[in-house]
Amino acid sequence: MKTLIIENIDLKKIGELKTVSRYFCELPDIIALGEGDIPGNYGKAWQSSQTLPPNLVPSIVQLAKLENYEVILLSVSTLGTGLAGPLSAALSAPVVTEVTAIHSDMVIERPIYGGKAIIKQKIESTPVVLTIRRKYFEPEVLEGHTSSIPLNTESEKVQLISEKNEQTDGVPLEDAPVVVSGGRGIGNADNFSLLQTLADQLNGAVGASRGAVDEGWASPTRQIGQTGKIVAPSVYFAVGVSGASQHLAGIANSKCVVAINKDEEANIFNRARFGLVCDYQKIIPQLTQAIKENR
Ligand SMILES: Cc1cc2nc3c(=O)[nH]c(=O)nc-3n(C[C@H](O)[C@H](O)[C@H](O)COP(=O)(O)OP(=O)(O)OC[C@H]3O[C@@H](n4cnc5c(N)ncnc54)[C@H](O)[C@@H]3O)c2cc1C
Repeated sequence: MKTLIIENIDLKKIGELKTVSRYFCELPDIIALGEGDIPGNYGKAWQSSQTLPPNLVPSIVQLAKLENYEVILLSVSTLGTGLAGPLSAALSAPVVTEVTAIHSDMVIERPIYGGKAIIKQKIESTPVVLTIRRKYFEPEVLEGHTSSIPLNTESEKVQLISEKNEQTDGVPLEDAPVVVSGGRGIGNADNFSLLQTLADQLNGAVGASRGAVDEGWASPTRQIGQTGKIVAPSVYFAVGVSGASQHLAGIANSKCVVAINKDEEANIFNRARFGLVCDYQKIIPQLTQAIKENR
């Protein structure tokens, strides 16, 4: 099937979409956004420094019609989500969002009800627009580069006035191998420093539940869950987090969940591989010290 990847120039993001494209075709085409070489091999490649969805839509639609793409692949990201709806409308194509698995015969899986259930859907018509959840597909190792044709993006419906990058110390949350998350049970903003010390020992990042964010103890950029970030670390520590379904929706693909909660009935223990029923203030310093001594 004729497949088009649309993504920023980013090895991992493009690598994941390239893996997904293998379910549909041997060699996809790509529209790569941003500056720099396009990593990997493609049938045809277009490039644009424009990254704002409203300015990209008209030219992508024109190209998609001209090239008769059957599958358009995007990541679940600001860019992908911003493009998926307008492309679907303009191309009269169904859109399937948050895809987490693909089977033969165009059957895909995606979470529903905030991650409480997984639905299998069969795609019966093309073109189709798919947004793919990050970290569910092993990124293909991209070798070499493909030369590109400039994508003609004349219309400037939206202008970027300024950009403020999120300030993160250390590893970005989404890429961290270990995430230590705090919930309302942490009690106050200062106590998050205990979690930061543990995360630092493990080369990890600190996340938060919405409970903690609503209290003003953690930045909204740290929120994990249905309305926050989706993470999939090797180890996820949920500290003073009750385990509401909206929080669990953000950690569904985490490999090992360690829950620390003083309430043995807390729902987080249903998701955890390891659970500690105790006051986190007693265990976190000890755990941090033990890791320090055993490094
Ligand atoms: C539309 C919608 C979207 C939402 N999106 C999100 C989302 O993206 N992410 C998210 O997280 N939530 C989200 N929520 C909110 C969610 O429903 C919960 O309210 C929230 O996750 C609760 O946060 P919490 O677990 O930190 O707090 P609580 O539910 O108050 O739990 C605190 C936990 O800390 C434990 N505790 C207390 N003291 C200690 C201690 N000293 N040591 C150890 N444990 C202790 C308690 O036993 C309790 O289990 C959403 C809700 C809605 C309606």
